[in-house]
Order: sequence, then structure tokens, then C-alpha cells
Amino acid sequence: MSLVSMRQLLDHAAENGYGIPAFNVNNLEQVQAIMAAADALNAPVIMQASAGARKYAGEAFLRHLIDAAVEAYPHIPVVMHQDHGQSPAVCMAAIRSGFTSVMMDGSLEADGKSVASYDYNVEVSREVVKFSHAIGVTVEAELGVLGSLETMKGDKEDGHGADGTMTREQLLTDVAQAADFVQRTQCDALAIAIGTSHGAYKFTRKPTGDILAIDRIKEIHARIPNTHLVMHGSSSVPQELLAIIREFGGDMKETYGVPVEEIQEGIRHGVRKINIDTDIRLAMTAAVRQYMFQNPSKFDPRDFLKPARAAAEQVVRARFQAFGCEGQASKIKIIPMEKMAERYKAGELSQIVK
Ligand SMILES: O=P(O)(O)OC[C@H]1O[C@](O)(COP(=O)(O)O)[C@@H](O)[C@@H]1O
Ligand SMILES: [Zn+2]
Ligand SMILES: [Zn+2]
Repeated sequence: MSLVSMRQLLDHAAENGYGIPAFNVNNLEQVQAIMAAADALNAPVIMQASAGARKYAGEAFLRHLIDAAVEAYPHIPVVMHQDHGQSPAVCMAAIRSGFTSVMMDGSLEADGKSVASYDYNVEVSREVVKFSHAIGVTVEAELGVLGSLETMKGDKEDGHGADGTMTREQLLTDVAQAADFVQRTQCDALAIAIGTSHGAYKFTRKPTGDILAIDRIKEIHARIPNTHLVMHGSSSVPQELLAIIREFGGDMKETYGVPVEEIQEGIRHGVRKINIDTDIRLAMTAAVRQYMFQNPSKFDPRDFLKPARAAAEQVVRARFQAFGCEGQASKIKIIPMEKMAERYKAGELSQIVK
């Protein structure tokens, strides 16, 4: 099997009422952990490369690691997605190197700091949709500025993020604007701002509706029922992983993530892609700290990376199961990218706006 279109997987998820975690990958062990979990549960896979990952590993290494995953697990459909493209040029370069899905994040200007105008966002997203759909590639766009409804500060995710203090208005995706945006851009998936942010420090308490606006998802979904909603910054930050890290010398302050039940509620209302990075990092760090502490004479990286990989696999499995991915991979009959391009051209994949 080759890499597949993300639109195809998200359409399948929508038809069958589940959501797909999109895991950020930076190295071999993370890719292996994700694929081992997907194989064990027969789950479809979305792996994404952030700008930070591209800086750390280099795009060629990321691409070949994901290609290796496809080769080693030919029965599992895999999407290679580019996270947070800051300009059409970045998206174009990713497509040229083989990505089957790109995110054009036009919520911020190309400097990655200034909050962009709505018109700018529409314009760059439309442009990316045009050249991507022509060859069957999926496009995720973003509307609203991601950030905390507790601090009213923009989030620094993927190396970019709005500076300064924002209004609640800016930090929540507007429902009418989302409908207009999708109508005009025809993006396949839309990342929405509902109070989530990247990293381990999302909420100072277990989030309630005032700081995690799950109801907003329902309102948006009602207007754009076949546009796949994307939750960014959606690690759950498990307390048990924080406890292991602390027990073995780590310094993690009190913090809360996005509860899995809240994500499940989102999935009942149109959320199809859930971005997760931090949970894998926490799992690997907890395992490495524990292993190093308990085995002070070991020095072969394979010795501590093995438990780290196993811990990452555990988290990935848990998310696949909680979001309903188990058993879905083998039900998906792959549509070639060329065929997806034809379907876009024929208008079969146009967005419904109410
Ligand atoms: O640290 P990086 O590599 O920039 O990762 C950024 C990515 O992590 C995610 O925010 C996932 O968030 P979590 O931190 O909640 O796992 C993506 O939405 C985001 O684009
Ligand atoms: Zn953004
Ligand atoms: Zn993000």
C-alpha cells in the first residue's frame, strides 16, 4: 500500500462515527510505536511533521521513516501530513516531497506571530486548496487563534503563535465565519479554536465548559456538517505519567490536559482529527527517567529507548481505542490520489454549508 489521502480516511471516520488521532513524529521510535499500536488494533494512521520536527530531524529523514512504516505495514493505511504550514510555498514544498495532506495555517500571517486578517486567511487557504486538490492532496485550514481561555494568551504551538493578550472572541472560532470560510475555501478539514493549546500546560484545573468550549464544536458542526473538524493541542496529559516523571526526579508542575471524554464528545459532533504530541513525549520521558534511575550502569541507548517506545505504544493504543479506530483499517479500500483529484474536479467532495 502507498500513502493515502487524509480526506479519504476522515470521510471514512465520519461515515462510521469515529475520530483519528494525528500523532506528531520526530524520530524512529515514535514512528515504530505508532505503527505497532496500529497493527495490533487494525487502526488507520495519520502521522504529522511539525516545523519543529522538520528542524529537528530534517524532512528527508521524516519522510523516509514514514515511507518505511508503509513498507513494513503494507496493510495499514497511512497519511503523511504536514502540520502548520505558514505559507502556500511551505505547503507546496511538502507536496512536492510526497506529503498526501497539508495544513495551511492562515490564522497567523507568514511571520507566524501576527494575527492575520480574515481575508488573508481565506486567500492563502483558497490558494493551497486549488493546487492541492488538483492532485488529490487534502487541505486542513485553521480559523480562530489557538490559545488559553484562562490566560487569554495565544499559544506558541509548532514554533509559531500569536503574541500578547487576546479577546475571548479571537480565541473562539466564530460559527458564522466558519461557515463562510468553508464555503469560500472548500478546505477538507478545519482546525478550530476552543481553548486548547499546545504542550503540557494547558489548564490549571480539570477543564469545564468555560475554558474548554466543546459546545462551540456542536454549533460549528451544525453549519458545516461534512467538513472534518480538527482539535489541535489535544493531549490529555495523564496524571499517572506526571507522577512517574516526578517520582524519578523530573520537575512537572500541576497541570491538566484535554480529558478523553471531552474529545469523545467532540467526535460525536464532527471532530475527526485529534492532534497529539505531548502525551507521547510524557510517556517516553517517564519511561526513560524510570529506566535510567533503576539501571544506573546502562549506557546503550537501545536499553532505554525500548521501554520508551513501549510506553509510547501504550498511549497510542489507548487513544486509538478511545476514539473508535480499532478494527477500521482493513475496512478502508484505498482510493488512489489521482482518483481523489478526479472526485474533487467532479464536485463530489464539495463542502455542504447550511
Ligand atoms: O512541539 P511541536 O513539534 O511544534 O508540536 C506541535 C504540535 O503539537 C500539537 O499541538 C499537539 O498538541 P499537544 O501538545 O496537546 O500534544 C499539534 O496541534 C501541534 O501542531
Ligand atoms: Zn495556528
Ligand atoms: Zn497545532
